[in-house]
Amino acid sequence: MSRRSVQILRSSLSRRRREYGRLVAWSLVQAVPAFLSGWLVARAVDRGFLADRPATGFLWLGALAAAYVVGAWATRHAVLGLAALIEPFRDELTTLVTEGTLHRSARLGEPADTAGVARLTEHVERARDAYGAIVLFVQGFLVTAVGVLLGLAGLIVLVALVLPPLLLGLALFAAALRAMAARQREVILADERVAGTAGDLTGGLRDVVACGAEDRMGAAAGAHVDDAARATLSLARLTAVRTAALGISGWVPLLLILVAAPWLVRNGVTAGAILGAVTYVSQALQPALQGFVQGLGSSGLWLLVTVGRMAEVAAESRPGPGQGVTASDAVESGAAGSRPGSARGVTASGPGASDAAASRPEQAQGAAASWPGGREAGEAGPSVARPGACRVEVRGLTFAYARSADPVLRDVNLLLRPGEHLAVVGPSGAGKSTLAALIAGVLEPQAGQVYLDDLPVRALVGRGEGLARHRVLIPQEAYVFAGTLAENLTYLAPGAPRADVESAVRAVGAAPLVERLGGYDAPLDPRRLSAGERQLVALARALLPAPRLVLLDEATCHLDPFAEAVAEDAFARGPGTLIVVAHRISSALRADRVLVMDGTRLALGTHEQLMAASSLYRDLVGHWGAAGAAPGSGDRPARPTAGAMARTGMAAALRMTAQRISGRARTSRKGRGRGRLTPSRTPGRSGSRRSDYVPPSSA
Ligand SMILES: Nc1ncnc2c1ncn2[C@@H]1O[C@H](COP(=O)(O)OP(=O)(O)OP(=O)(O)O)[C@@H](O)[C@H]1O
Repeated sequence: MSRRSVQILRSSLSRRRREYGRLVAWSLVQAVPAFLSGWLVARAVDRGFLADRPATGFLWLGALAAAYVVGAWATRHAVLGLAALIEPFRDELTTLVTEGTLHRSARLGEPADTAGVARLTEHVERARDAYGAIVLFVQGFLVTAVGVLLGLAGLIVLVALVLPPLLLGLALFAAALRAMAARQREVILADERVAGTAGDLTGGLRDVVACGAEDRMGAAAGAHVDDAARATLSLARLTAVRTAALGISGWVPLLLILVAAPWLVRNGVTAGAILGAVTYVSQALQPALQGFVQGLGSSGLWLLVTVGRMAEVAAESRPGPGQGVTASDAVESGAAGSRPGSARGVTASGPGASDAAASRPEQAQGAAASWPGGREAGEAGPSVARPGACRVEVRGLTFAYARSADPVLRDVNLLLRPGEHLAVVGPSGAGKSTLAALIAGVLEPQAGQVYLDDLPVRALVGRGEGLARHRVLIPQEAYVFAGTLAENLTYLAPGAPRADVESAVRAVGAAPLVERLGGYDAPLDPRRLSAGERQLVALARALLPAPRLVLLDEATCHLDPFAEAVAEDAFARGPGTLIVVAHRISSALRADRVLVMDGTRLALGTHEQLMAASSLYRDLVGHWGAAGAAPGSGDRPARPTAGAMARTGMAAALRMTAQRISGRARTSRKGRGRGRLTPSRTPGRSGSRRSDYVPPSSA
């Protein structure tokens, strides 16, 4: 960090050698009073006042006053010359942080973060001032120290009294400087965390209260504040070293001169020379030293750390190498080498995709409501790349909930093209929700990365603002808070026009609910909504920001099959890529492709491919009781209409209910959701799942 800052400072100086040379020249003139002060005082005392010639003494003192006038004149020019150094430095820093911030906004596809630029340029102003102060202090100290030592050079014994403690103090200061820089950085980072947490808490106060998480969030924020306090205390402790260094180098020489005075006098050193040495140390060396130690120890450290941090943030904001993704990257799951053929279903021109497009003409006939953005139903089928959708790439993803636990996912690779509709199925506990949370960036993988287009999803999540325009994850338990229905619906798209809200509500089939609740401005009591009604509110809300990626993690499990078909279809017709953790066969049938998860083993393909190649998928379909999906039939069934899908789902649900009553089917271990038909893992079946993947030949 500090190396980078030093580089920036040094390169800024080296680009302006001429200006710097001029500043040094003025500093030399500025040091004239320091250089002459002790000598002139010695003359005034020895040849004037102690020789009973006060007029001569005053003359020497007059010469000292003239030296100070010259010094003041030189100081004026030095300060003016300083502007030529620090203003370009300010411009360079401003460019660095502005480019970094705008790059970041551009990468995230968001409007320029002008507030961020304003915040950073405020730091730049402070950095400019600190830089100026340091150049002056360091410069001033060096010139003064050399001047004083030259002035004392006439009496080598006095140099011997001043130089050792001066060097000792400076060495102590230099030794503490590195540790102080580290502490200063901790303070700055801790302050950043406190500010970030405060911002997050303020923005999400309603959610915190709604979830009853006040204590937890308070504790989290408190921990950051404690960290900041600890870092500040630790820095303050090191500041004591700085004070000690100042004492040793500035005051010990003075004490030594006073203590040695009788011995000096006995050895022929005049009283004027001793007074001159005291003047050198107290009037020239000490103030210069104080400026140097304090300037470098506070402004200097702040500057080093802040400039380093600015450079870091600017570097983070630029696209890193390897973040670009090529369309030719293969879709694979599980063991990458063993499933080359699965890549064939990835691109729009791949067989899987074109099959899907050809065999599902009815999809456009789904629900009749129009998309909030104005697009009519059926304008874009799922196999057509959509401009508002993002490509999703999962690269080498490995995740375990604890360091010691077995990974839920291991080295998972997956590529979805923009606008694709993927259903994720698998037994309970297979990791479907975990995968959804990882793709949404809610969980951080131990290895690998998820990219939405070329952006790591975690970078988007870290950003916070505008996240809903990139991706929305709707979990099974819908979040509805006390407020009006309109507030709930526009939660992810504040200020959305009423027409869009109505359109979203119609699209997911929530219009009757709105009517029953008394309209958009009626107050909403979450406790008086059924689980399915809460899901409808959450679904309509998720449509409004028109996200580039929608993840429905059993977000329709409390809806009946017909309502589920309508809601899911609304998302399938939306602008974004769609990932649905499915809990009914109808969901899987609506998707372009299906991902079958079985622990760390995955299989990916179209419904037909999986029916042919995956015994686990066949098991699941058997459990789901999909009357319309004949296992093993070579022809892909025509994509059902919403009505047909609903009937299929309803038939499946009825069938499963009958099975459940007869005790043959199991609901999930979590037992969640009406009609939730995900089977539990059963030892009897798992043996056959080892070979469950789509072989190249079947893709
Ligand atoms: N917060 C957690 N801490 C520890 N383990 C967890 C956590 N959440 C899930 N797991 C475990 O991770 C594995 C995958 O869980 P996950 O919820 O992703 O499965 P799933 O396929 O979505 O299951 P279901 O269909 O029942 O929702 C399971 O073994 C589960 O017990």
